[in-house]
Amino acid sequence: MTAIRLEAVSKVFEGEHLAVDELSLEVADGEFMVLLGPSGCGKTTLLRMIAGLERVTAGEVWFGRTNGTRLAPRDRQVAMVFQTGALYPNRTARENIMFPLQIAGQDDADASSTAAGLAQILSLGPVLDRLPRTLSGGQRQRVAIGRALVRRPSVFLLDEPLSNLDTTMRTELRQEIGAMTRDLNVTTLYVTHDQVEALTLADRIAVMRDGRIEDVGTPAQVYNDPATAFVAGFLGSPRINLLSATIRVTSHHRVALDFGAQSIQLSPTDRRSLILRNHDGAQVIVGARSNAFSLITNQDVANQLTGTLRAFEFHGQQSIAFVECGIQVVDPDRVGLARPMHASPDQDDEVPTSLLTRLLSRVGRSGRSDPPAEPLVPPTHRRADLVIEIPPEADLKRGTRVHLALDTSRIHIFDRTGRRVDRITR
Ligand SMILES: Nc1ncnc2c1ncn2[C@@H]1O[C@H](COP(=O)(O)OP(=O)(O)OP(=O)(O)O)[C@@H](O)[C@H]1O
Repeated sequence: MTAIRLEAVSKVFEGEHLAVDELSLEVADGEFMVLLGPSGCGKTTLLRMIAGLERVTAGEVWFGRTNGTRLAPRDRQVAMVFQTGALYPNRTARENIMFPLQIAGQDDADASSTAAGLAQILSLGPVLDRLPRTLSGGQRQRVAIGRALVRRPSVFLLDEPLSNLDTTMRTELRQEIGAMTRDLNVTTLYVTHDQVEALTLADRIAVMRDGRIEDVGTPAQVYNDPATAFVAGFLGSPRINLLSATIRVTSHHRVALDFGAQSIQLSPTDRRSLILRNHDGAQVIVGARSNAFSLITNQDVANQLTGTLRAFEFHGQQSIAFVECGIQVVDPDRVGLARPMHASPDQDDEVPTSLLTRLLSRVGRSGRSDPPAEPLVPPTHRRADLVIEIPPEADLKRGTRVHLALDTSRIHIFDRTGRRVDRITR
Protein backbone atom coordinates (compact mmCIF):
# COMPACT_ATOMS: atom_id res chain seq x y z
CA MET A 1 0.00 0.00 0.00
CA THR A 2 1.24 3.48 -0.86
CA ALA A 3 0.20 7.05 -0.36
CA ILE A 4 0.25 9.37 -3.38
CA ARG A 5 1.53 12.91 -3.14
CA LEU A 6 1.28 15.38 -6.01
CA GLU A 7 3.41 18.47 -5.58
CA ALA A 8 2.53 21.45 -7.80
CA VAL A 9 2.04 19.17 -10.80
CA SER A 10 1.36 20.87 -14.14
CA LYS A 11 0.78 19.66 -17.66
CA VAL A 12 1.08 21.92 -20.66
CA PHE A 13 0.22 20.19 -23.93
CA GLU A 14 1.65 21.24 -27.23
CA GLY A 15 0.01 24.39 -28.46
CA GLU A 16 0.44 25.75 -24.92
CA HIS A 17 -2.77 24.24 -23.62
CA LEU A 18 -2.60 24.09 -19.84
CA ALA A 19 -4.51 20.98 -18.74
CA VAL A 20 -3.28 20.75 -15.13
CA ASP A 21 -2.16 23.83 -13.26
CA GLU A 22 0.26 23.49 -10.30
CA LEU A 23 -1.98 20.97 -8.63
CA SER A 24 -1.10 19.57 -5.19
CA LEU A 25 -2.96 16.70 -3.57
CA GLU A 26 -2.29 13.95 -1.04
CA VAL A 27 -4.09 10.62 -1.13
CA ALA A 28 -3.52 8.64 2.06
CA ASP A 29 -2.45 5.03 2.11
CA GLY A 30 -5.53 2.89 1.44
CA GLU A 31 -7.78 5.90 0.85
CA PHE A 32 -10.49 6.05 -1.82
CA MET A 33 -10.22 9.50 -3.38
CA VAL A 34 -12.61 10.65 -6.10
CA LEU A 35 -11.54 13.32 -8.59
CA LEU A 36 -14.75 15.05 -9.58
CA GLY A 37 -15.11 17.76 -12.18
CA PRO A 38 -16.69 18.77 -15.46
CA SER A 39 -15.56 17.51 -18.82
CA GLY A 40 -12.16 18.87 -19.85
CA CYS A 41 -11.03 20.01 -16.39
CA GLY A 42 -7.93 17.78 -16.49
CA LYS A 43 -8.98 14.67 -14.54
CA THR A 44 -7.77 12.10 -17.07
CA THR A 45 -4.55 13.99 -17.70
CA LEU A 46 -3.82 13.95 -13.97
CA LEU A 47 -4.50 10.22 -13.74
CA ARG A 48 -2.29 9.52 -16.74
CA MET A 49 0.55 11.50 -15.16
CA ILE A 50 0.26 9.39 -12.01
CA ALA A 51 0.30 6.21 -14.12
CA GLY A 52 3.34 7.48 -16.05
CA LEU A 53 1.45 7.51 -19.36
CA GLU A 54 1.81 11.30 -19.66
CA ARG A 55 4.98 13.26 -18.96
CA VAL A 56 4.75 15.83 -16.17
CA THR A 57 5.60 19.35 -17.39
CA ALA A 58 6.42 20.64 -13.90
CA GLY A 59 6.06 19.39 -10.32
CA GLU A 60 6.54 15.98 -8.72
CA VAL A 61 4.61 12.75 -8.24
CA TRP A 62 5.49 10.78 -5.10
CA PHE A 63 4.51 7.22 -4.18
CA GLY A 64 5.15 6.92 -0.47
CA ARG A 65 8.78 7.92 -0.04
CA THR A 66 9.68 7.34 -3.69
CA ASN A 67 9.83 10.20 -6.14
CA GLY A 68 8.03 8.58 -9.08
CA THR A 69 7.98 11.60 -11.38
CA ARG A 70 10.36 10.03 -13.91
CA LEU A 71 9.67 6.33 -13.25
CA ALA A 72 8.55 4.19 -16.17
CA PRO A 73 4.90 3.08 -15.91
CA ARG A 74 5.88 -0.56 -15.19
CA ASP A 75 8.00 0.52 -12.22
CA ARG A 76 5.19 2.39 -10.48
CA GLN A 77 3.07 -0.49 -9.10
CA VAL A 78 0.07 1.34 -10.50
CA ALA A 79 -2.89 -0.28 -12.27
CA MET A 80 -5.39 1.68 -14.32
CA VAL A 81 -8.87 0.93 -15.65
CA PHE A 82 -10.27 3.08 -18.44
CA GLN A 83 -13.80 4.00 -19.53
CA THR A 84 -13.93 0.91 -21.70
CA GLY A 85 -11.48 -1.60 -20.33
CA ALA A 86 -9.80 -2.91 -23.49
CA LEU A 87 -9.61 -6.71 -23.19
CA TYR A 88 -7.77 -9.22 -25.34
CA PRO A 89 -10.61 -10.34 -27.63
CA ASN A 90 -9.27 -13.86 -28.19
CA ARG A 91 -8.71 -14.67 -24.53
CA THR A 92 -11.43 -15.75 -22.14
CA ALA A 93 -12.32 -13.70 -19.07
CA ARG A 94 -10.12 -16.01 -16.98
CA GLU A 95 -7.20 -15.71 -19.42
CA ASN A 96 -7.54 -11.94 -19.49
CA ILE A 97 -7.41 -11.73 -15.70
CA MET A 98 -4.49 -14.14 -15.30
CA PHE A 99 -2.43 -12.65 -18.13
CA PRO A 100 -0.50 -10.10 -15.99
CA LEU A 101 0.50 -12.94 -13.64
CA GLN A 102 1.76 -15.07 -16.52
CA ILE A 103 3.78 -12.13 -17.83
CA ALA A 104 5.27 -11.84 -14.35
CA GLY A 105 6.36 -15.49 -14.58
CA GLN A 106 3.74 -17.19 -12.42
CA ASP A 107 2.86 -20.73 -13.51
CA ASP A 108 -0.47 -21.25 -15.24
CA ALA A 109 -2.15 -23.28 -12.49
CA ASP A 110 -1.41 -20.67 -9.80
CA ALA A 111 -2.38 -17.79 -12.09
CA SER A 112 -5.64 -19.52 -12.98
CA SER A 113 -6.59 -20.14 -9.38
CA THR A 114 -5.75 -16.53 -8.38
CA ALA A 115 -7.90 -15.33 -11.30
CA ALA A 116 -10.76 -17.59 -10.20
CA GLY A 117 -10.58 -16.23 -6.65
CA LEU A 118 -10.76 -12.64 -7.87
CA ALA A 119 -13.55 -13.56 -10.28
CA GLN A 120 -15.63 -14.76 -7.33
CA ILE A 121 -15.32 -11.35 -5.66
CA LEU A 122 -16.25 -9.70 -8.96
CA SER A 123 -19.26 -12.00 -9.53
CA LEU A 124 -17.66 -13.34 -12.70
CA GLY A 125 -17.60 -17.02 -11.73
CA PRO A 126 -20.21 -18.27 -14.25
CA VAL A 127 -18.70 -16.40 -17.22
CA LEU A 128 -15.00 -17.01 -16.56
CA ASP A 129 -14.49 -19.16 -19.61
CA ARG A 130 -16.30 -16.93 -22.07
CA LEU A 131 -14.77 -14.57 -24.61
CA PRO A 132 -15.19 -10.80 -24.11
CA ARG A 133 -17.56 -10.37 -27.06
CA THR A 134 -20.08 -12.67 -25.35
CA LEU A 135 -20.05 -10.62 -22.12
CA SER A 136 -22.21 -7.63 -21.16
CA GLY A 137 -20.59 -4.20 -20.80
CA GLY A 138 -20.67 -4.55 -17.02
CA GLN A 139 -19.06 -7.98 -17.12
CA ARG A 140 -16.33 -6.70 -19.43
CA GLN A 141 -15.59 -3.87 -17.00
CA ARG A 142 -15.40 -6.40 -14.16
CA VAL A 143 -12.85 -8.40 -16.14
CA ALA A 144 -10.84 -5.23 -16.76
CA ILE A 145 -10.94 -4.45 -13.04
CA GLY A 146 -9.89 -8.02 -12.21
CA ARG A 147 -7.00 -7.83 -14.63
CA ALA A 148 -5.89 -4.52 -13.11
CA LEU A 149 -6.06 -5.80 -9.55
CA VAL A 150 -4.69 -9.30 -9.99
CA ARG A 151 -1.09 -8.27 -9.33
CA ARG A 152 -2.11 -6.42 -6.19
CA PRO A 153 -1.01 -2.93 -7.29
CA SER A 154 -0.13 -0.34 -4.65
CA VAL A 155 -2.20 2.26 -6.44
CA PHE A 156 -5.41 1.71 -8.38
CA LEU A 157 -6.57 4.34 -10.88
CA LEU A 158 -10.03 4.24 -12.45
CA ASP A 159 -11.09 6.63 -15.21
CA GLU A 160 -14.88 6.83 -15.43
CA PRO A 161 -15.18 3.02 -15.35
CA LEU A 162 -18.99 3.08 -15.20
CA SER A 163 -19.78 5.68 -17.83
CA ASN A 164 -20.73 3.21 -20.55
CA LEU A 165 -23.06 1.12 -18.39
CA ASP A 166 -26.80 1.37 -17.84
CA THR A 167 -28.15 2.72 -14.57
CA THR A 168 -28.76 -0.62 -12.84
CA MET A 169 -25.35 -1.94 -13.79
CA ARG A 170 -23.71 1.31 -12.68
CA THR A 171 -25.24 1.12 -9.22
CA GLU A 172 -24.33 -2.55 -8.83
CA LEU A 173 -20.74 -2.24 -10.00
CA ARG A 174 -20.29 1.02 -8.11
CA GLN A 175 -21.10 -0.75 -4.86
CA GLU A 176 -18.80 -3.62 -5.73
CA ILE A 177 -15.89 -1.36 -6.62
CA GLY A 178 -16.32 0.43 -3.27
CA ALA A 179 -16.45 -2.82 -1.30
CA MET A 180 -13.60 -4.47 -3.16
CA THR A 181 -11.09 -1.62 -2.98
CA ARG A 182 -11.75 -1.33 0.74
CA ASP A 183 -11.31 -5.07 1.25
CA LEU A 184 -8.03 -4.98 -0.66
CA ASN A 185 -7.07 -1.74 1.11
CA VAL A 186 -5.57 -0.37 -2.10
CA THR A 187 -4.99 3.37 -2.52
CA THR A 188 -7.54 4.36 -5.14
CA LEU A 189 -8.02 7.43 -7.29
CA TYR A 190 -11.32 7.36 -9.14
CA VAL A 191 -12.22 9.89 -11.83
CA THR A 192 -15.80 10.84 -12.58
CA HIS A 193 -18.00 13.77 -13.49
CA ASP A 194 -20.96 12.08 -11.79
CA GLN A 195 -21.69 13.58 -8.39
CA VAL A 196 -23.66 10.52 -7.22
CA GLU A 197 -20.65 8.27 -7.81
CA ALA A 198 -18.42 10.75 -6.00
CA LEU A 199 -20.71 11.21 -3.01
CA THR A 200 -21.41 7.51 -2.57
CA LEU A 201 -17.94 6.06 -3.16
CA ALA A 202 -15.39 8.50 -1.82
CA ASP A 203 -13.56 8.68 1.46
CA ARG A 204 -12.68 12.14 0.19
CA ILE A 205 -13.58 14.08 -2.95
CA ALA A 206 -11.28 16.50 -4.77
CA VAL A 207 -13.37 18.83 -6.93
CA MET A 208 -11.45 19.96 -10.03
CA ARG A 209 -12.05 22.87 -12.32
CA ASP A 210 -9.85 24.26 -15.06
CA GLY A 211 -6.82 22.15 -14.12
CA ARG A 212 -6.93 23.08 -10.44
CA ILE A 213 -8.52 21.70 -7.29
CA GLU A 214 -11.18 23.96 -5.79
CA ASP A 215 -11.98 21.86 -2.75
CA VAL A 216 -10.99 18.62 -1.02
CA GLY A 217 -12.91 16.96 1.78
CA THR A 218 -15.24 14.18 2.80
CA PRO A 219 -18.45 14.00 0.78
CA ALA A 220 -20.33 15.67 3.66
CA GLN A 221 -17.74 18.43 3.93
CA VAL A 222 -17.72 19.40 0.27
CA TYR A 223 -21.51 19.18 0.08
CA ASN A 224 -22.37 21.01 3.30
CA ASP A 225 -19.41 23.34 3.55
CA PRO A 226 -18.19 23.99 -0.02
CA ALA A 227 -15.08 26.12 -0.51
CA THR A 228 -16.38 27.88 -3.61
CA ALA A 229 -19.61 28.70 -5.41
CA PHE A 230 -18.56 26.41 -8.26
CA VAL A 231 -18.22 23.46 -5.87
CA ALA A 232 -21.58 24.31 -4.31
CA GLY A 233 -23.08 24.37 -7.81
CA PHE A 234 -21.45 21.14 -8.94
CA LEU A 235 -22.79 19.07 -6.05
CA GLY A 236 -26.48 18.76 -5.38
CA SER A 237 -29.60 18.45 -7.46
CA PRO A 238 -31.40 20.76 -8.09
CA ARG A 239 -28.37 23.02 -8.30
CA ILE A 240 -27.84 25.50 -5.51
CA ASN A 241 -29.40 28.95 -5.94
CA LEU A 242 -26.76 31.68 -6.12
CA LEU A 243 -28.18 35.12 -5.39
CA SER A 244 -26.39 38.45 -5.88
CA ALA A 245 -26.46 40.50 -2.68
CA THR A 246 -24.82 43.35 -0.82
CA ILE A 247 -23.83 43.05 2.83
CA ARG A 248 -25.35 45.77 5.02
CA VAL A 249 -24.36 46.14 8.65
CA THR A 250 -27.01 47.85 10.76
CA SER A 251 -26.30 50.20 13.63
CA HIS A 252 -26.78 47.30 16.04
CA HIS A 253 -24.09 45.26 14.27
CA ARG A 254 -26.67 43.03 12.71
CA VAL A 255 -25.80 41.71 9.28
CA ALA A 256 -28.35 41.99 6.50
CA LEU A 257 -28.14 40.57 2.99
CA ASP A 258 -29.65 43.07 0.60
CA PHE A 259 -30.98 41.56 -2.63
CA GLY A 260 -32.20 44.91 -4.01
CA ALA A 261 -35.95 44.95 -3.64
CA GLN A 262 -35.84 42.44 -0.78
CA SER A 263 -33.47 41.62 2.06
CA ILE A 264 -32.93 39.20 4.93
CA GLN A 265 -30.99 39.40 8.20
CA LEU A 266 -28.67 36.92 9.83
CA SER A 267 -29.72 35.87 13.29
CA PRO A 268 -27.84 37.79 16.03
CA THR A 269 -26.61 34.45 17.36
CA ASP A 270 -25.15 33.47 13.99
CA ARG A 271 -21.40 33.31 14.57
CA ARG A 272 -20.72 34.27 10.97
CA SER A 273 -21.93 37.80 11.75
CA LEU A 274 -18.56 38.40 13.41
CA ILE A 275 -16.82 37.77 10.07
CA LEU A 276 -19.37 39.52 7.88
CA ARG A 277 -19.53 42.67 10.03
CA ASN A 278 -16.20 43.62 8.47
CA HIS A 279 -17.61 43.45 4.96
CA ASP A 280 -20.21 46.23 5.07
CA GLY A 281 -21.12 47.23 1.50
CA ALA A 282 -19.38 44.22 -0.09
CA GLN A 283 -20.97 42.61 -3.12
CA VAL A 284 -21.42 38.92 -2.37
CA ILE A 285 -23.13 35.82 -3.67
CA VAL A 286 -25.52 34.01 -1.34
CA GLY A 287 -25.80 30.26 -1.89
CA ALA A 288 -29.03 28.61 -0.78
CA ARG A 289 -30.01 25.06 -1.70
CA SER A 290 -33.56 24.41 -2.81
CA ASN A 291 -34.43 22.87 0.57
CA ALA A 292 -33.25 25.92 2.55
CA PHE A 293 -36.52 27.58 1.51
CA SER A 294 -39.97 26.71 2.72
CA LEU A 295 -43.33 27.96 1.62
CA ILE A 296 -45.11 29.95 4.32
CA THR A 297 -48.52 31.49 4.66
CA ASN A 298 -47.77 33.66 7.67
CA GLN A 299 -46.42 36.90 6.29
CA ASP A 300 -45.05 38.03 9.69
CA VAL A 301 -42.21 35.51 9.61
CA ALA A 302 -38.78 37.16 9.51
CA ASN A 303 -36.41 36.50 6.62
CA GLN A 304 -38.93 35.85 3.97
CA LEU A 305 -38.74 36.48 0.27
CA THR A 306 -41.76 37.08 -1.87
CA GLY A 307 -42.14 36.05 -5.47
CA THR A 308 -44.33 34.74 -8.21
CA LEU A 309 -44.62 31.03 -8.82
CA ARG A 310 -43.80 30.60 -12.47
CA ALA A 311 -43.77 26.84 -12.83
CA PHE A 312 -43.40 23.61 -10.97
CA GLU A 313 -42.39 20.06 -11.72
CA PHE A 314 -43.51 16.86 -10.01
CA HIS A 315 -40.49 14.73 -9.01
CA GLY A 316 -42.23 11.98 -7.01
CA GLN A 317 -41.20 12.54 -3.38
CA GLN A 318 -41.19 16.28 -3.85
CA SER A 319 -41.97 18.97 -6.38
CA ILE A 320 -39.61 21.63 -7.62
CA ALA A 321 -40.98 25.13 -7.94
CA PHE A 322 -39.52 28.00 -9.96
CA VAL A 323 -40.11 31.33 -8.30
CA GLU A 324 -39.37 34.75 -9.74
CA CYS A 325 -38.35 37.05 -6.86
CA GLY A 326 -36.75 39.89 -8.81
CA ILE A 327 -33.32 38.89 -7.51
CA GLN A 328 -30.27 38.63 -9.73
CA VAL A 329 -29.24 34.99 -9.92
CA VAL A 330 -25.67 33.91 -10.74
CA ASP A 331 -24.59 30.90 -12.82
CA PRO A 332 -22.30 28.60 -10.73
CA ASP A 333 -20.38 27.54 -13.86
CA ARG A 334 -19.30 31.08 -14.53
CA VAL A 335 -18.40 32.34 -11.07
CA GLY A 336 -14.66 32.80 -10.70
CA LEU A 337 -13.82 32.45 -14.39
CA ALA A 338 -11.36 35.01 -15.69
CA ARG A 339 -14.28 37.16 -16.78
CA PRO A 340 -17.06 36.55 -14.26
CA MET A 341 -20.56 37.13 -15.53
CA HIS A 342 -21.43 40.07 -13.32
CA ALA A 343 -17.99 41.32 -12.33
CA SER A 344 -16.65 44.72 -13.09
CA PRO A 345 -13.33 44.78 -14.97
CA ASP A 346 -11.26 45.57 -11.87
CA GLN A 347 -12.54 42.43 -10.13
CA ASP A 348 -10.66 40.27 -12.62
CA ASP A 349 -7.56 40.94 -10.56
CA GLU A 350 -8.98 38.84 -7.75
CA VAL A 351 -8.89 35.67 -9.84
CA PRO A 352 -5.71 33.68 -9.12
CA THR A 353 -3.17 33.87 -11.90
CA SER A 354 -2.62 30.44 -13.40
CA LEU A 355 0.65 29.00 -14.60
CA LEU A 356 -0.50 29.23 -18.21
CA THR A 357 -1.60 32.82 -17.78
CA ARG A 358 1.85 33.58 -16.47
CA LEU A 359 3.54 31.52 -19.17
CA LEU A 360 1.46 33.02 -21.94
CA SER A 361 1.65 36.54 -20.61
CA ARG A 362 5.32 36.31 -21.52
CA VAL A 363 4.36 35.75 -25.12
CA GLY A 364 1.59 38.32 -24.98
CA ARG A 365 -1.47 36.06 -25.03
CA SER A 366 -4.35 35.55 -22.66
CA GLY A 367 -4.30 32.15 -20.95
CA ARG A 368 -8.04 31.67 -20.63
CA SER A 369 -10.65 31.25 -23.27
CA ASP A 370 -14.03 32.92 -23.21
CA PRO A 371 -16.56 31.58 -20.70
CA PRO A 372 -18.51 28.66 -22.14
CA ALA A 373 -21.99 29.21 -23.53
CA GLU A 374 -24.83 29.13 -21.01
CA PRO A 375 -25.61 25.50 -20.19
CA LEU A 376 -29.02 24.23 -21.18
CA VAL A 377 -31.67 24.68 -18.51
CA PRO A 378 -35.06 23.00 -18.32
CA PRO A 379 -37.60 24.87 -20.42
CA THR A 380 -39.57 25.74 -17.29
CA HIS A 381 -36.57 27.36 -15.66
CA ARG A 382 -35.58 30.96 -16.34
CA ARG A 383 -32.15 31.99 -15.10
CA ALA A 384 -33.68 34.55 -12.74
CA ASP A 385 -35.84 31.97 -10.96
CA LEU A 386 -35.18 30.64 -7.49
CA VAL A 387 -35.49 26.87 -7.50
CA ILE A 388 -37.12 25.54 -4.35
CA GLU A 389 -38.46 22.25 -3.07
CA ILE A 390 -42.13 22.07 -2.15
CA PRO A 391 -44.21 19.18 -0.86
CA PRO A 392 -45.72 17.20 -3.75
CA GLU A 393 -49.21 17.75 -2.35
CA ALA A 394 -48.86 21.56 -2.38
CA ASP A 395 -51.79 22.88 -4.35
CA LEU A 396 -50.49 25.94 -6.13
CA LYS A 397 -51.38 27.74 -9.30
CA ARG A 398 -48.89 29.27 -11.66
CA GLY A 399 -48.77 33.04 -11.32
CA THR A 400 -49.68 33.13 -7.61
CA ARG A 401 -47.66 35.22 -5.14
CA VAL A 402 -45.76 33.01 -2.72
CA HIS A 403 -43.83 33.72 0.47
CA LEU A 404 -40.64 31.83 1.15
CA ALA A 405 -38.91 31.54 4.51
CA LEU A 406 -35.15 31.22 4.12
CA ASP A 407 -33.26 29.31 6.80
CA THR A 408 -30.19 31.54 7.09
CA SER A 409 -28.28 28.90 9.06
CA ARG A 410 -28.16 26.92 5.82
CA ILE A 411 -26.86 29.57 3.46
CA HIS A 412 -23.26 30.08 2.33
CA ILE A 413 -21.78 33.43 1.43
CA PHE A 414 -19.19 33.78 -1.34
CA ASP A 415 -17.27 36.77 -2.64
CA ARG A 416 -17.73 37.85 -6.25
CA THR A 417 -15.02 35.44 -7.40
CA GLY A 418 -16.86 32.57 -5.74
CA ARG A 419 -14.68 32.03 -2.65
CA ARG A 420 -16.39 31.50 0.70
CA VAL A 421 -16.26 34.48 3.03
CA ASP A 422 -18.33 33.06 5.91
CA ARG A 423 -16.39 29.90 6.68
CA ILE A 424 -15.92 28.96 10.32
CA THR A 425 -15.29 25.24 10.22
CA ARG A 426 -12.64 23.09 8.45
N1 LIG B 1 -2.93 14.91 -25.91
C1 LIG B 1 -3.48 16.11 -25.75
N2 LIG B 1 -3.07 17.17 -26.48
C2 LIG B 1 -3.60 18.40 -26.31
N3 LIG B 1 -4.58 18.68 -25.43
C3 LIG B 1 -5.04 17.66 -24.68
C4 LIG B 1 -4.52 16.33 -24.78
N4 LIG B 1 -5.18 15.54 -23.89
C5 LIG B 1 -6.06 16.34 -23.25
N5 LIG B 1 -5.99 17.60 -23.72
C6 LIG B 1 -6.76 18.75 -23.27
O1 LIG B 1 -6.53 18.92 -21.89
C7 LIG B 1 -7.72 19.27 -21.21
C8 LIG B 1 -8.00 18.27 -20.12
O2 LIG B 1 -8.34 17.04 -20.72
P1 LIG B 1 -8.72 15.77 -19.85
O3 LIG B 1 -9.01 14.64 -20.79
O4 LIG B 1 -7.66 15.56 -18.84
O5 LIG B 1 -10.06 16.26 -19.14
P2 LIG B 1 -11.14 15.42 -18.32
O6 LIG B 1 -11.47 16.23 -17.13
O7 LIG B 1 -10.63 14.04 -18.09
O8 LIG B 1 -12.36 15.42 -19.34
P3 LIG B 1 -13.47 14.27 -19.61
O9 LIG B 1 -14.29 14.16 -18.36
O10 LIG B 1 -14.23 14.82 -20.78
O11 LIG B 1 -12.70 13.00 -19.94
C9 LIG B 1 -8.81 19.33 -22.28
O12 LIG B 1 -8.99 20.66 -22.67
C10 LIG B 1 -8.25 18.49 -23.40
O13 LIG B 1 -8.74 18.95 -24.64
